[in-house]
Amino acid sequence: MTILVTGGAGYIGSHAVRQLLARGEKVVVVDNLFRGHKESLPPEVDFYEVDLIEQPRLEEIIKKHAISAVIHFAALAYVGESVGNPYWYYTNNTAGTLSLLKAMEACDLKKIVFSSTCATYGEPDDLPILETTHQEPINPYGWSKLFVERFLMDKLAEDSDFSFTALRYFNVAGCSLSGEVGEDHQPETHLIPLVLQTAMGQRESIKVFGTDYPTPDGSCIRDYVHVEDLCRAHLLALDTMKQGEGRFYNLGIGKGYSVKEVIDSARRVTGREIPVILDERRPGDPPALYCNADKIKNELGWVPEIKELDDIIASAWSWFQAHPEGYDAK
Ligand SMILES: NC(=O)c1ccc[n+]([C@@H]2O[C@H](COP(=O)([O-])OP(=O)(O)OC[C@H]3O[C@@H](n4cnc5c(N)ncnc54)[C@H](O)[C@@H]3O)[C@@H](O)[C@H]2O)c1
Ligand SMILES: O=c1ccn([C@@H]2O[C@H](COP(=O)(O)OP(=O)(O)O[C@H]3O[C@H](CO)[C@@H](O)[C@H](O)[C@H]3O)[C@@H](O)[C@H]2O)c(=O)[nH]1
Repeated sequence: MTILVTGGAGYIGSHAVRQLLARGEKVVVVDNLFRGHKESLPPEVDFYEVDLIEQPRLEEIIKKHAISAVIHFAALAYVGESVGNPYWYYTNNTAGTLSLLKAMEACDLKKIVFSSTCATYGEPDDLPILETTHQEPINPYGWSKLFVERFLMDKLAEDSDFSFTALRYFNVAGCSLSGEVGEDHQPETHLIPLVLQTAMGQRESIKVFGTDYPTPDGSCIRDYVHVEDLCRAHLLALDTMKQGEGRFYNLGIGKGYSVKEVIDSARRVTGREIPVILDERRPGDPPALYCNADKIKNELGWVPEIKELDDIIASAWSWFQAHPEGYDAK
């Protein structure tokens, strides 16, 4: 099969590309490199620096490589940034995805795995979150993804040959165990990389955004899933996709850790001091998000191999130590 990976030069996409290649798939990557790294891609990948909105270019690429399925990672993905620039998020994530789907339609390409997010659930009434939990995002990022979920269902209603799997990721973390690819976001806003940069002395301290949430220690709770486990779910999704079927799955470990617990774990793993500043809440952050991932376990046989937060952080720590300046240092 030849798989088109959008956003394949990004953090999660670059890990997925390695897994696809490792099992013998041909891979074509489309990425505008706004937040991706060409250096993360191995030479056997056909790479195109193209934006999702460039529908005619996408059609050319799909036809040229006889693409059989799309894994669609390309998006802007910062909750805080989306609150300050909603137009940008709806244009890039929602309109960008519609452009991709239109290009697929023009080429009779009908299979897509879509990166959705637990941010579509907003502030759920009950935890853990099930796939049936009410979805009402509290930030534009979450809405920009929920609109795509809605469109995918409408598209399926219109075309019974279409098929999609929307994976609602919880917080993706860690780096490849081989050390080949890792996490290098510019700017970095994610908790674990920032905590590790603090451990390395690149930052003076880590801010805890909000200490008065209704959680046991007052800081936000998230469900951290290792990036390689998460990527494996995409391969399972591809292998099991059925014509005329749309599926939604939560992808998380099913256990929540607070911001303070993440920092404590990083202290254990790194053996370094990690100075903390207690700060205000960050706009758009729900207090607690963690899931029940039984549906994907039961239906697709997904089994996360790395379940302990310390192990997830240790994999990131190895990569950060080997690449203190990220990909730019190469
Ligand atoms: N990291 C997480 O914890 C997390 C959690 C839930 C969902 N997600 C979703 O997973 C996907 C990947 O996230 P990531 O953390 O790897 O982010 P990332 O920023 O590292 O990767 C996204 C990639 O998409 C590219 N891109 C963005 N907009 C594009 C466009 N219009 N055209 C072409 N390329 C474009 C970027 O250059 C980047 O390489 C995103 O869809 C994100 O919403 C991530
Ligand atoms: O310096 C920091 C950075 C983050 N946080 C907190 O740490 C938690 C995790 O934040 P972050 O790592 O930025 O992840 P999220 O905002 O939860 O968003 C990520 O996880 C979402 C799913 O929860 C995805 O949809 C997004 O794409 C992805 O960026 C949140 O409570 C933040 O407020 C801090 O306290 N200090």
